[in-house]
Amino acid sequence: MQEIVKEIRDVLSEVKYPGTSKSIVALDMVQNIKAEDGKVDFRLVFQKSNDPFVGTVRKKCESLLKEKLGYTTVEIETVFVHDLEKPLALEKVKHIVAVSSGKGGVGKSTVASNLAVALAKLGYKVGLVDADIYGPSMPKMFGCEDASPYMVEVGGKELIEPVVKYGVKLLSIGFFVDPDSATVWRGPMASNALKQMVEGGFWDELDFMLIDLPPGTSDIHLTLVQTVALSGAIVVSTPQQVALADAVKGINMFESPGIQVPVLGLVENMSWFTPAELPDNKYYIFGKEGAKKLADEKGLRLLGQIPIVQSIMEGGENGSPVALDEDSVTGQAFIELARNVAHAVDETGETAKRVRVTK
Ligand SMILES: Nc1ncnc2c1ncn2[C@@H]1O[C@H](COP(=O)(O)OP(=O)(O)OP(=O)(O)O)[C@@H](O)[C@H]1O
Repeated sequence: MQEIVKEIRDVLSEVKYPGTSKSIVALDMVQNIKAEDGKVDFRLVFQKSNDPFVGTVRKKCESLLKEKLGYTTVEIETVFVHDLEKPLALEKVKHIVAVSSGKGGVGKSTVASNLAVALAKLGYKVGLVDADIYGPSMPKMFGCEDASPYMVEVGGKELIEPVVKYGVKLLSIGFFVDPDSATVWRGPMASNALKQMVEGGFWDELDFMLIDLPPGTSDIHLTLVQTVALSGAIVVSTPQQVALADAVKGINMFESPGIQVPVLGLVENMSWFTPAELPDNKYYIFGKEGAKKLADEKGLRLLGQIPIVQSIMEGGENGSPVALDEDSVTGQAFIELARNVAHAVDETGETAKRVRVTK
């Protein structure tokens, strides 16, 4: 049977997902292959129910299997990731929080890494999952690029031992794949990678698991967001209009009827610039309080305002997040953010409970 399945997979490898050079097999879209008496059936996993290529891909698979392997009946079950996946919840993890941004380069990973360290400083047990498939930066930000997590056996299961640094348990896609090849990942593969890190990591007890999502609001985000049972999401933005417009897309995605992940609040990054030699001067180079105004408009919390400071950038570059120094002004900004996030999660959890009780 295994050989037959391999033969079928080989033939299906010739089917490329339209618009990419990747085969549907490499994209992990082909599952549950069974073949018997001239009949083959398998499952084709698409990322979203309105994928315009469902018909084309199905037809191509059918004709190739008939033509090349002589099957008379080809039955294909078409499924969509969101119908397939039950969001993962971990028994010993109290809260899973996504850190997102509508736009790239606004400092999402900087905020996620410093928030993780600041939460740990406040005494919480913290895990951080770097799911930024376009550019996993956590290994660098935590100064552990050379780490390669190993497997441990826990209760008869093989689990991945996260790297522990600065009191934070960390797993990053960057530990497992060459970042250059990660850019072509699509829905099912990306969600499998996230699933493996979340479900296959030896996290043990955590108060917070933070997930650093890739920037943007593409289909991949929908898939990732639906893979894990999130307590809430944080949206990071700079104060400029262009960034805020994308932040709105992020908020809308989380709040959409199919997703319904509570937005815990906004983080305004790069709120102002303060030169080291003039610590009391604030220069609003990206505009003043843009994210604060957006938060007010949307009825959301502003969880924190993080200034542009050279040390924040340097901390990211040299693997030593500024939040490690609680006494610095920047460290304080992240501690304040961490307090607000913890409070927001508690409050949101309480609201959810109240809603459930009254139903
Ligand atoms: N508050 C800040 N002060 C100074 N530099 C910052 C600040 N926030 C982020 N940076 C710098 O800006 C750059 C982009 O930040 P970061 O990688 O965190 O952004 P991102 O939104 O995660 O990007 P990506 O689109 O790659 O996911 C980095 O060099 C980082 O060090």
